[in-house]
Amino acid sequence: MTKGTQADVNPDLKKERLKCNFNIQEVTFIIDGGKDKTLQRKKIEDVALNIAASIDEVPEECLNLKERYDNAVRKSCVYSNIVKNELLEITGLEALGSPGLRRTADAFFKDVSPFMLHLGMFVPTIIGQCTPEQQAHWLPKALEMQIIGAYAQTELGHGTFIRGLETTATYDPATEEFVLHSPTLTSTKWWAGGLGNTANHCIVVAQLYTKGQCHGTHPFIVPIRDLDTHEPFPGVKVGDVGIRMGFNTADNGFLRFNQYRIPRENMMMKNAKVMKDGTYVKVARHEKLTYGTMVFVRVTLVMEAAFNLAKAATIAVRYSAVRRQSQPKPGEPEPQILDYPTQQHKLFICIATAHALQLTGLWLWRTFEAVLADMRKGDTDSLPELHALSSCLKAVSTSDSAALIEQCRFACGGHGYMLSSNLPLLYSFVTATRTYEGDYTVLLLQTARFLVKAWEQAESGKVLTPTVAYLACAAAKEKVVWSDSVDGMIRSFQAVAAGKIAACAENIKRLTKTGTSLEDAWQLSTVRLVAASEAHCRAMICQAYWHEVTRLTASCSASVKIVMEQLATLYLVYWALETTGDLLRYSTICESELNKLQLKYEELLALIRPNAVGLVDAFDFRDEILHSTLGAYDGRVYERLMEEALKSPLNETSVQSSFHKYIRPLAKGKL
Ligand SMILES: CC(C)(COP(=O)(O)OP(=O)(O)OC[C@H]1O[C@@H](n2cnc3c(N)ncnc32)[C@H](O)[C@@H]1OP(=O)(O)O)[C@@H](O)C(=O)NCCC(=O)NCCSC(=O)CCCC(=O)O
Ligand SMILES: Cc1cc2nc3c(=O)[nH]c(=O)nc-3n(C[C@H](O)[C@H](O)[C@H](O)COP(=O)(O)OP(=O)(O)OC[C@H]3O[C@@H](n4cnc5c(N)ncnc54)[C@H](O)[C@@H]3O)c2cc1C
Repeated sequence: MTKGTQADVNPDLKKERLKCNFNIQEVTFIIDGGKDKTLQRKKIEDVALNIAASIDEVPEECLNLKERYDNAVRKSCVYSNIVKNELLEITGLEALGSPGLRRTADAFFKDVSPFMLHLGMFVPTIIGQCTPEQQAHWLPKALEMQIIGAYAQTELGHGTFIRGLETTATYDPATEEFVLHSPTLTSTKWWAGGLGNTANHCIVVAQLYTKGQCHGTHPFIVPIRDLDTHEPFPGVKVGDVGIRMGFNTADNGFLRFNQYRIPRENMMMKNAKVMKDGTYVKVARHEKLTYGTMVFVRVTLVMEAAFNLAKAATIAVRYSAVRRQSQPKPGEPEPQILDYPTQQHKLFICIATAHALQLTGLWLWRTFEAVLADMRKGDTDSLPELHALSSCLKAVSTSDSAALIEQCRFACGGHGYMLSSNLPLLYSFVTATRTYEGDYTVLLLQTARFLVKAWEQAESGKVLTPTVAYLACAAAKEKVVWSDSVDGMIRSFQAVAAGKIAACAENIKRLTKTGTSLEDAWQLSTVRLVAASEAHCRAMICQAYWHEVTRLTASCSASVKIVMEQLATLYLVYWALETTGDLLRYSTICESELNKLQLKYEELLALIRPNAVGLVDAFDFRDEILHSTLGAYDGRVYERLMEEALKSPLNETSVQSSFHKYIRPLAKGKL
């Protein structure tokens, strides 16, 4: 946080900070995952942000496309040197991809680094898909940035349906090489971040053929450019996919192969091998272990969603404390817009959702580590549950945070539309996360497969895994008795999820009994399956969020416990009101209880109001990371808007050359 002197701070923000009745630092510790994590984060921010302060002379958005790319590469090189030489010294290698380290990157890039996928997917895939010998060969080179990698799975024709990928890797035992080939236009690799102009290596997911037989998709490490000249190798055609809604400095690329050869050792062989003579050997105990990097990234995306939403909430809440508008009471001063209950309704759910996703994300991360530890011992039993869990949480967290970031922009009126508010860039970044690493609908349908099976197990009295254990009680199929206690609300959300899952299972059964194939019955039920999956996910977030708040505030000061519980209750009540129709269907809630719930919601908004600025201060974003004229700690909103406007290249001269070239001749009838 760049606090400056108190004298510089906007007087309204100053007053807000005096109103705050809880210890901000305690909340920061909870959000970061502990005091030690906060201290470490601050330490690495101090190192990295000193350098970031002077990294841009001209605002990124004022550069043309090529300049922006070159500038992003320059900054990526500076940043990766800092990570390699200084930050990892402090954190250790295990912090790669951790939220603390991740935050510092935002001080360097308003948009996305072309190196993001190198550390985000290339390195994790080497760790997850290579044998120890292969890791020893590739990992040091990748960590030292001697090679730069991308992750090329998606093709022009297929992204979701991995089994439908068309790129082939055909083994040639005569030379002990794989021949990579792109047989059609639609087989062109498309979208991989960092691939267009930056990467010299890339992980390619291709259909493996050996001894004339196809063994499905497998990952390969493929050198695509000469390390010295950076020219693409013969047989490789690579380039940029064109201008995008966001991610314009991420260097998303395309790639085609023409009978391009790589050594046998470049197949990533942890889960399956091809021997010298071409014999295919399956090593993995689970069919889908080659999808491991995607599961890892989906797990990290939940906290990424929380992080970006927290940024947007910080910007919009601080701005709403500074901004005054309208005159509801004649003769009185214009109120801060944060005093309008409708503004509180827009914004407090953003703070609560950022908490819910962050705490659920930390819990998911611990679950992921536990499953990984089991898998190292050869036990893959909990992988289906992790896949179901990470799929729906990735879908709902990215979708909610994208929608709420846009809501923050609306909450800032016209100024929210300025790029310098940083809300448009945040939105363009987060809305992509709803699609990449598995589209929203597709991932909810993956979870639905797990849920329908779990329902069948519940009906036949079998033991259920922890995240669906609630289905065992619901198998009785009676309406749950409504109560507006926290436990009561969570039980009702679970009853809604169970009721929806049961309805899907019954629909599929009904259709198959009347002669519809199972596949068609599934398709005909997908609208409700998506809804059931979302309801399950929402119930899970509510439960995990409340559980974590209770656990983490057990030893906190009373005021912190109160404010954290108010926010968590707000989250639950908000979703109860949003899903009234479902509650009427699956619980005993009635009109008078709904009215009571609405009142409770409005009371919570009023209770949270004095702490709103304190709560966003607790996210502890330094100005260098927020990049926002509207959200800086000192609230000098109007001064910053003017300062940024004056940096526009259109303000360099008072008359533009186009006036003399076009407008004047037009006026004179000479054009
Ligand atoms: C949709 C599916 C899951 C379908 O896969 P499939 O092989 O056709 O499987 P299916 O027949 O539907 O199901 C068969 C079975 O496989 C299971 N399964 C599927 N995925 C996993 C997994 N990861 N772990 C564990 N199990 C998995 C399913 O649950 C099914 O199990 P079941 O038969 O029901 O017991 C898959 O194709 C997929 O994951 N698609 C999404 C593609 C994706 O996420 N691409 C990411 C590209 S990289 C990227 O976007 C990077 C951006 C990052 C950035 O820029 O920062
Ligand atoms: C910014 C960005 C960065 C990316 N980076 C990478 C990268 O680094 N590497 C990489 O390999 N890929 C990358 N991708 C690709 C990304 O992973 C895919 O775009 C994503 O998985 C969605 O696949 P798709 O584009 O094929 O969408 P499609 O599957 O074609 O989806 C289109 C629509 O069809 C629906 N649909 C598809 N299948 C089904 C189904 N079975 N049932 C119901 N509905 C369905 C979807 O819900 C969606 O509404 C990136 C994408 C973006 C936008």
